[in-house]
Amino acid sequence: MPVRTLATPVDLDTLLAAKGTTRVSVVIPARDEEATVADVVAGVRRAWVEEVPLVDELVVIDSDSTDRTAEVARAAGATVHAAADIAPALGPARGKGEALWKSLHVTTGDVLVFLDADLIEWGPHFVSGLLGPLLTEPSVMLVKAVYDRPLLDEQGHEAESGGRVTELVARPLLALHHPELTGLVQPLAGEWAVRRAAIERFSVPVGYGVEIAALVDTAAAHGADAIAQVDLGRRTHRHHRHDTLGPMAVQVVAAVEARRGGRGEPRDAAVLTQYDRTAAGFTPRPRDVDLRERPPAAAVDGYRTRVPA
Ligand SMILES: O=c1ccn([C@@H]2O[C@H](COP(=O)(O)OP(=O)(O)O[C@H]3O[C@H](CO)[C@@H](O)[C@H](O)[C@H]3O)[C@@H](O)[C@H]2O)c(=O)[nH]1
Ligand SMILES: O=C(O)[C@H](O)COP(=O)(O)O
Repeated sequence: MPVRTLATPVDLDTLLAAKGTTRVSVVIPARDEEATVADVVAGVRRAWVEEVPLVDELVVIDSDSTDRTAEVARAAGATVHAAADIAPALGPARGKGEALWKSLHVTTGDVLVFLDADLIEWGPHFVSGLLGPLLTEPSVMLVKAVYDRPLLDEQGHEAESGGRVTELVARPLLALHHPELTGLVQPLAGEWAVRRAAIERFSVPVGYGVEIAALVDTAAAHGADAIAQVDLGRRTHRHHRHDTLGPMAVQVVAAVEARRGGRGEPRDAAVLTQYDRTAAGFTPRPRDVDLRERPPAAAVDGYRTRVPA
């Protein structure tokens, strides 16, 4: 397997020495995460801004939240940008990938660490762990988290292993089309780190295809051995209902399809139809799924003046 796995974290002194003048940005995309985002921000800030100078920039991208996400994230110590306010001339889009892509335009890190905002069990070692291979091995471009990820029931009890889209969609797709990436234990993990020099050259799906796209694009541009993974222990998060995972699955499949070349035009949208039983029988509930992709950030007018090469 070309994907390298680190079970032992790089020790802190080595990490800080290796960091040198490399700028590190932590980016947390958040849509309606007022319940958990402050804990993630405050944990990163305390450990890696106040106690140890590992993180230069701590940013939350507020992804069209309708709750108090922005307010509580700011109070916890993050710089908060609304995704919709970043480069508005590029036109509107909503989604997790959009939040990550927009972050490239308002951050200055040479290395970006992405963390989900809905984390329940996690720790600041997620950040140092992900940075280890990037700061110490110049050939590594992207680092993914690996962890146990139980599926919690409504009482918070451990039901079984989580990662439903991972098991039913991402892993089968990799088995069929990207055997070089099947060494990844958590291909959809929202906790990952990447060099700006790599991600700024990739197209980025606006939705949940962002993670699998970054893996496929990194392997295509730099080889699968430019991807490493680190064992971070255990992580729990807020679970979606299984029917809301359908649109996510469509976006993951579409991101892989779009990268297969010569298989037809990339599509901008799809309609996913699910069904509710009502008095009238089964009633279709069609959902529009956004499959658009943003162009490589480095090719966007004004990017270089905001973020010098
Ligand atoms: O439009 C959106 C949707 C989500 N998010 C944030 O993105 C993170 C992950 O979203 P979530 O809906 O919790 O995704 P998961 O069900 O946890 O999906 C997993 O699988 C996805 C598909 O690969 C990844 O994008 C996720 O990071 C990964 O955790 C959270 O902080 C969200 O607030 C946004 O910023 N904007
Ligand atoms: O990564 C995944 O497969 C999705 O986030 C769903 O995860 P869950 O089944 O643990 O909620």
